[in-house]
Amino acid sequence: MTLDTNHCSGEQTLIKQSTTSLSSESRDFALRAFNLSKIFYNGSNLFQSSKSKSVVLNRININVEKNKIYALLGPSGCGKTTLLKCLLGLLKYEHGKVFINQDSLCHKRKNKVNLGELGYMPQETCLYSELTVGEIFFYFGKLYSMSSKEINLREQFLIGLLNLPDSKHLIANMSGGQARRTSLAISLLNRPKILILDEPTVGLDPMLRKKIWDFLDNLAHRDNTTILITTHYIEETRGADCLGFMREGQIIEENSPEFLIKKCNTQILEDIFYLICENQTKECSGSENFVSEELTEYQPSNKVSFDFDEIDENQNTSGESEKKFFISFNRLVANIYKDSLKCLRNKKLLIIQFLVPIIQITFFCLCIGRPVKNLPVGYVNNDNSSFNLSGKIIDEMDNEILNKIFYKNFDSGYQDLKLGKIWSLFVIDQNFGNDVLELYLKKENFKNLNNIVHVYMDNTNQQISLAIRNTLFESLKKVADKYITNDHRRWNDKYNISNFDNFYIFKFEQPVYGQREAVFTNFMAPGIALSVIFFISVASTASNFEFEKRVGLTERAHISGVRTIELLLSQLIVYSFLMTAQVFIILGLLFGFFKLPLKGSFVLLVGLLLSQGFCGLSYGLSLASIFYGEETVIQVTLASFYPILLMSGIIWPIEAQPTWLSNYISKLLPLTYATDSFRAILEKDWSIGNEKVFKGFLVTYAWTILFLIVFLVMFSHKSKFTNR
Ligand SMILES: Nc1ncnc2c1ncn2[C@@H]1O[C@H](COP(=O)(O)OP(=O)(O)OP(=O)(O)O)[C@@H](O)[C@H]1O
Repeated sequence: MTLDTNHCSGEQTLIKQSTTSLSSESRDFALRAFNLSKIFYNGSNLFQSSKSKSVVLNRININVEKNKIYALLGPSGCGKTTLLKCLLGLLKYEHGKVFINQDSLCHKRKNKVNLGELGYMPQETCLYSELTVGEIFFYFGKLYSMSSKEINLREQFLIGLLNLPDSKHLIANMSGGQARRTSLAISLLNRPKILILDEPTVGLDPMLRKKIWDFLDNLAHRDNTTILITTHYIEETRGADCLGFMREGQIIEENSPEFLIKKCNTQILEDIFYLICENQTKECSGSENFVSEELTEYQPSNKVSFDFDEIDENQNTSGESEKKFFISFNRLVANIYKDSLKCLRNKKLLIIQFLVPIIQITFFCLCIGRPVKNLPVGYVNNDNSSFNLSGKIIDEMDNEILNKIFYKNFDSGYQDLKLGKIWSLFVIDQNFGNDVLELYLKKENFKNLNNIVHVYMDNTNQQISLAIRNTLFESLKKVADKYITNDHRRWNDKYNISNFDNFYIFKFEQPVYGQREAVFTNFMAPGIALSVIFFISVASTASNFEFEKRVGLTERAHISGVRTIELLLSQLIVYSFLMTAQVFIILGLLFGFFKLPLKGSFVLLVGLLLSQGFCGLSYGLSLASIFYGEETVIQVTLASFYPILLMSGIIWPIEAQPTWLSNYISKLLPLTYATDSFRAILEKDWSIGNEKVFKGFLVTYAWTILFLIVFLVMFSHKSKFTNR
């Protein structure tokens, strides 16, 4: 494009007049920023010692007049959205001040004044896809404390104005344009005094764009609303009262379209923008200005100086009436309504929430702790004694546990053992039976046996090795019980055996707690039940919360007045229903279906599982507040799953761990004492008064509180509801 510098130079008088007409004295500002700087730190490289900085706002000034439309224009990435977020208090800025209706934003935040006077339409549509049009109006309307009737009337009006689908239409089934219009409608719902719209007309047809601009015009000039709007369609901003051209983090021009048209002597706004950019580039590079001297002298209105005396820092223009209670019942109910609908509408997720405990507990009970069966083992019996002890021992080996395979010789059996076809090979020496009997009769030590049973093991599976060893000893015991003791009299006569009871050195009496045969399932079940409820809760809250944060839903709720504590309570309340159902599923399967013995209080177990569920919820929330992106949050959840499971003594006693680990780390984990507590209730019938049981609850609550504090601190201060 060729630029005609005379176009601008010829308008000297007009420039001066317009500049004067926009001077700060005569104007009343709704929104102002002074010297605002925003830096993003991009730590993309893990091994980079210092993070790279990018200055997105560079001591920028912006002045949005009351009841006017201010269009903020600029190339993609110049910092428009960043500026809007700083003005809304969604992003921290390094330097400068923001004033809303003469009142400092810091002051508003500090005094917890409701920022609900602001309406904000984010660049992303930011809608809950599980809700219908009517429901999303109801949700945001309730956040603004509107009555149901008011919401209804406004909804009908906005549906007509913006050509929205009917109120029963699901957001998830909307086209991109419909969703964008619905998002715009939400920002208009409570008739805010200051409306900030980030590209509201993107993707809309020209007719609808015109309709929206006409509506905005009415809103500003008839209904006294201040509008700050960004758009990529420069030509549509003709209807604005003021245009702010932004480039490289600064507003390079801020004036009315009429003034700029006259100043640059062109009707095409895009040309004007191009001209001003060119001008700025030349100014920056020190080259001669293409615009006339007069234009160079012109002081853009964004350089209007701030008169801080005008601004009373302690002044609260919003009035005392806007001070709210710490938690608003209306907003809490609105959030519970929204979270419940989200939960109920997402049928697949709901089914998964119930299926996960069913699957995990069922497979745990089916796969863990049961006796192993049908293990292939081989034997070579070379024993040719008259006292057929070897045959009796082999016969007594439990056929359910061992599948005994006879081998004619050692070599063939050993080869199968090497090939992994059998787990063990027993090779019985010649004259084994007679040897045993002889020693026994002489009351000599079995250490002196010459002929024995050689056991060759594949010892790579501890549980299988233990099962084989146990079966061998059991078979020997059975032989003693069944044959020797039964034939006691006969053999006693024949061999003069006086006492066989010295086979039995130890007698295990009825155990004080637990069953005669310790069952591994009973040992592991408490930890498994607790970890299932803990980790389902972590995963569901962490990913849901992080998703809402990432896509800007939390930001939007915040601008509508929602507080962190309300979001937190709503999540805890909605998920507690889900969790209660999960707890009953888990306990029903363990005790009802798989018949685990329950000695203690069912109510205490329900209480302990629910407490662990809440601990998991708060852990999930704290992860969502610390990390960015659902993938990262899920990865961290998974990464913490095994260490917690392994260190908490769920699978293997913590007594087996090195002392430094068990005493200083494992015992402090949220699941360790809780697992012990569960075991004590389950098998020992200990009450809450018992220290072990009490500690389980205590440590669970301590962790819950700690996680919630982390969440509240991180979410409220560090991330400030923003995506990063
Ligand atoms: N959270 C962030 N972390 C790091 N850099 C960011 C972040 N958000 C924005 N930026 C960078 O800041 C710059 C300005 O972004 P911004 O979204 O404000 O631009 P914009 O003018 O609104 O662009 P567009 O018109 O395309 O929406 C961009 O270079 C962007 O990459």
